[in-house]
Amino acid sequence: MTILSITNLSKSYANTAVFNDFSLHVKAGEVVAVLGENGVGKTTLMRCILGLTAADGGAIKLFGEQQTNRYRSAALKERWGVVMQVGAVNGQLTVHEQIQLHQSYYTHPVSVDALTQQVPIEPLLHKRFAVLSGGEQQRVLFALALIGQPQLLFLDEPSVGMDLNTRQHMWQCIESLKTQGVAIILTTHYIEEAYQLADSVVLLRKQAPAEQLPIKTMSLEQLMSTLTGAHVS
Ligand SMILES: Nc1ncnc2c1ncn2[C@@H]1O[C@H](COP(=O)(O)OP(=O)(O)OP(=O)(O)O)[C@@H](O)[C@H]1O
Repeated sequence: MTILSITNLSKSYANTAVFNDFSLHVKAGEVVAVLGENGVGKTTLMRCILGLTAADGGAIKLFGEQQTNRYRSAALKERWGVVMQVGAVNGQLTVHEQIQLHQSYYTHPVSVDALTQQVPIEPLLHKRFAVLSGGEQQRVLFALALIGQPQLLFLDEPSVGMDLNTRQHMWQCIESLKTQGVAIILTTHYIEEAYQLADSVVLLRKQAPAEQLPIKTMSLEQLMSTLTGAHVS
């Protein structure tokens, strides 16, 4: 089942094109990594899909429904999870309060117990979000994105600041979501992360069309040298 279809999408800011004629199709259980150097348009792409930024042209279909404008229905939002930017969270709430708040957004949220089994945030529950370390905050943001049992998950640089163990735990969690049929779109600057998790890699480039790389037939070294040639950080 195709969860997301993007066809010939274009977006410019003040006459500067971010992407043009961009197409992407993501099926249930598929992980797609979107790579590219700083400022190439990875977050803008996510925002266009989520309806937070208006695209200039092209078509976006989510769960088979054509999106005709920026409005995304409540029913649709129930079906996706997003790792938000740190600034989008009220730092004065404890992690437990954040979870309760997010549970209230969904018809069928997971329990706190189920969530802490999925992501190791139990020791953080009674701390205020603002006092957590950067890596701990990322871990909580990842957990919050899973509360609604999403079928489509957007992860915008989810492992920034995470130590190796925490990152590897998140990778295992992503692998497990994938086997449950969750479609995942991931942006990252960690090439090993993309290589480990993704079924395909989309390389966004400045002033050149995006390229879909067949990573399952590439070695990590081949992927690195392709990306380095394209000046990816
Ligand atoms: N609201 C906006 N108004 C004008 N220009 C914008 C706006 N948002 C983003 N841009 C520009 O669009 C381009 C793409 O930005 P975007 O944040 O999507 O890049 P990115 O690939 O996610 O970067 P990074 O890897 O640094 O997170 C950048 O040149 C940025 O300055």
